[in-house]
Amino acid sequence: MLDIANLSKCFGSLRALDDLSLRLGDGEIVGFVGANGAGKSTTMRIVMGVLTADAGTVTWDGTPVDAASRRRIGYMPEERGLYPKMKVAEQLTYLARLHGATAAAARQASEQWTERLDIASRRDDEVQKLSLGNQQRVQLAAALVSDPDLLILDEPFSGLDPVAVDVMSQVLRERAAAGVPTLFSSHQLDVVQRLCDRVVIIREGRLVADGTVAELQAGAEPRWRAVVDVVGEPEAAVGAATAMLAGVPGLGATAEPAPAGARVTVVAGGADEQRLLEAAQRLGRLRELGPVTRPLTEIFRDALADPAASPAPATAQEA
Ligand SMILES: Nc1ncnc2c1ncn2[C@@H]1O[C@H](COP(=O)(O)OP(=O)(O)OP(=O)(O)O)[C@@H](O)[C@H]1O
Repeated sequence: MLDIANLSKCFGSLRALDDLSLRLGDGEIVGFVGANGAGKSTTMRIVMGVLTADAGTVTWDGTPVDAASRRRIGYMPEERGLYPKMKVAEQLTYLARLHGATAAAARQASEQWTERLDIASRRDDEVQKLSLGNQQRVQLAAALVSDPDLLILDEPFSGLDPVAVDVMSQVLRERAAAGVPTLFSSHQLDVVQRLCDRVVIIREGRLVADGTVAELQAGAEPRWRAVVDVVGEPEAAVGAATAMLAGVPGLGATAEPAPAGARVTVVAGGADEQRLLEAAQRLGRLRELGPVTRPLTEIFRDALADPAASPAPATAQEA
């Protein structure tokens, strides 16, 4: 387990990290989410020893992370780190050797990952001659060639086409199944939602939420949706629904023409759906009533954007 505990880091008067803690269990894929400047890269750089924390610790299986243990980590830095004039295969072989692989194993890993990430035909090209997306694939291969026990990836999906996103997601799932955990930052919330076992959200260097996708969804404000067939014009039906439910949080109503009049969809927030049910029955013929599951992208956006609207940290881990 990687245990990042109580990290704080200031750059001059700017507090980039403020008592930030998070853990990464064996085989877990954890998405690290936060607005630009929230502190994701700073956290990863501290784990990798590129920066020193003002306070806090980083341990792996109970031992402070040091230069030797970092050789077992596959790291993709935000600033990237390829040699532009070196050929793809040469570079990957060299990086695997730096992590302690034998010459034969390094060559084999270079071949394996260029194949897997669909850049085999570019093995003899200089990195600088590749498109940005293909350079990104080489960068991913660079994090994987040493067969690491832990992956720390700063925005690994940025710039990848959808096929490469799928391949990389599959690679991370396979590594996870073999017990290798991944911490990755991303602004691609749909990918985070699809891929992660757990999501850590930070804002201004502080933890906002830490939980599984299901926990984050369960912690969000409940919302309800009713669909009602009404006799009359759509606009009038929307007006009637809005008047009946005045004061209910998160109220929204839309209507479209239907054979017998209008079909109205009403969405309302709050813990109790009874008021929506009663209003729907008074309006017309109730066709559907049920909870609305908010997409994670919406939950993330609320947590990232509005400090007052964010829930208290929902922590899935023991204290
Ligand atoms: N070397 C540095 N010197 C001064 N300020 C820095 C330095 N590195 C980071 N910062 C500041 O620390 C804060 C956190 O930056 P960081 O790069 O960790 O954010 P991030 O969450 O990775 O953002 P992004 O999503 O844009 O990559 C920012 O305000 C940034 O300007």
